[in-house]
Amino acid sequence: MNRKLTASHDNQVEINKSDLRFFTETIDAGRISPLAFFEAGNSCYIDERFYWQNADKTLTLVGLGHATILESESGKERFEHISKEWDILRAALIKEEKDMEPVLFGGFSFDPQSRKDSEWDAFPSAHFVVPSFQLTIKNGNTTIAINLITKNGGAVDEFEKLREERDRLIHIAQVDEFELLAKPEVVSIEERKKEQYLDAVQHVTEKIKDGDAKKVVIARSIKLNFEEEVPTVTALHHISNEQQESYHFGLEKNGQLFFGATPERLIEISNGRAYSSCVAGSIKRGKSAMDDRKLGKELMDDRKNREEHQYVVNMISQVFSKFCTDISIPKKPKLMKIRDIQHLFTPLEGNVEQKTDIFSLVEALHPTPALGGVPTDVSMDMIREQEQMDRGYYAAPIGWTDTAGNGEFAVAIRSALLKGSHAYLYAGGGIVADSEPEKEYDETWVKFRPVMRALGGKMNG
Ligand SMILES: C=C(O[C@H]1C=CC=C(C(=O)O)[C@@H]1O)C(=O)O
Ligand SMILES: [Mg+2]
Repeated sequence: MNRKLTASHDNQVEINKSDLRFFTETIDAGRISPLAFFEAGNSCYIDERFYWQNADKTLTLVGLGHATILESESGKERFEHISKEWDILRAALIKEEKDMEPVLFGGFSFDPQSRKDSEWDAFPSAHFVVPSFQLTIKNGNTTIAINLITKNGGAVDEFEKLREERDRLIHIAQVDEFELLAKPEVVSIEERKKEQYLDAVQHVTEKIKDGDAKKVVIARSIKLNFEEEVPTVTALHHISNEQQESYHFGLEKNGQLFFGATPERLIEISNGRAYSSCVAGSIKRGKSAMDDRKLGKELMDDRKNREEHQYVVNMISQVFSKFCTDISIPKKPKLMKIRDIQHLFTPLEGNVEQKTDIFSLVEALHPTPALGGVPTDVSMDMIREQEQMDRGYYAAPIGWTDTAGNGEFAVAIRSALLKGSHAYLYAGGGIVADSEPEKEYDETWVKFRPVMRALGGKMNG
């Protein structure tokens, strides 16, 4: 017992000049449901939990408690701040061969400059955590790690307490049967600033016709009010079922949960290869298989949607040509069919140098024209001026990186902020010269669907 901690103590002088230490210890956890583990955190870790599952279901992460928090309130420099702090922590890591890589999980706000008095006041422009307890399900194997970051001695005692706590959490997760949670009761739905949204789309379309920009994504928000407070695990449970072909994420902070089911990958780095995906251009699903194919073909042939999509491909290709070699970019988009919607989809990949930091790619890619526009700076100014809301973490990068430099960030769309007995849902669409406000408005309703359904809201059609 405590072999690793004792060993590190002996090596103290060699390992690090500072007294910062980052210990990790992993055990196999057998079969354990990730949401049951999340729920076990109800005892002591409310507000200190996160949940992540990638779209192809090869990785699930649950974090309980905070070994440390990294935050930034700055604008442009926030990516670098987080990256530098993470580098310092990584350098202090002490782990044995069999231990998994500890993760840093969190997100950025869409636009630090557009801070307004809003529902997002608890979320800084970057918020990341290293969990005290990290459940990882990778390719079917479940492990639980303890992470401990310390600046002074006493780690051995502290670690022993964490081991007891870990065993207690595993016990709760295994023994307390995870019951199927009913969907919440919605008492009312408020459309926030619908008229301003329609005017904004009209205005931006005219600006684009005048040549001021080529594309601008305009979003809006609706608010759901519930009979009772909605437990965070209820929201996560239902969103995972409502739109399976997606990234599922949840991040708790100050009594709130930011969560969603997004189909859009921003960047993944895995063993020196980088992957991104352009997802932009949309049409609804058909009522029959034939109808669905017809709609899919219509989307593939539609000039307006192809234009929306191509701007994203161009931008991500440019970023990849700067950071990567051996790049692959398909010439034509494919269809991505998810439960409520079909999108145009182009996957990109390339090799990155081993030392390439995922945060520099996140910074270079955010916002892609799937959420911002073209040119980026003009479209960001138009969004600030026209949207009259704070996007908060909606449409922004959310994800993880590990101590080995691998990681993945998704674009947090199809998402909502849950605050007790209220939820704020967000959706937008790419505006180009041929856009029509009513059609864009309808498209946002389709995009609200997965979160609406997960939260018990009734949808037409
Ligand atoms: C802005 C959103 O979607 C983006 C991603 C895919 C398709 C989009 C579109 O067709 O407009 C948007 O660019 C959203 O879901 O809120
Ligand atoms: Mg669109």
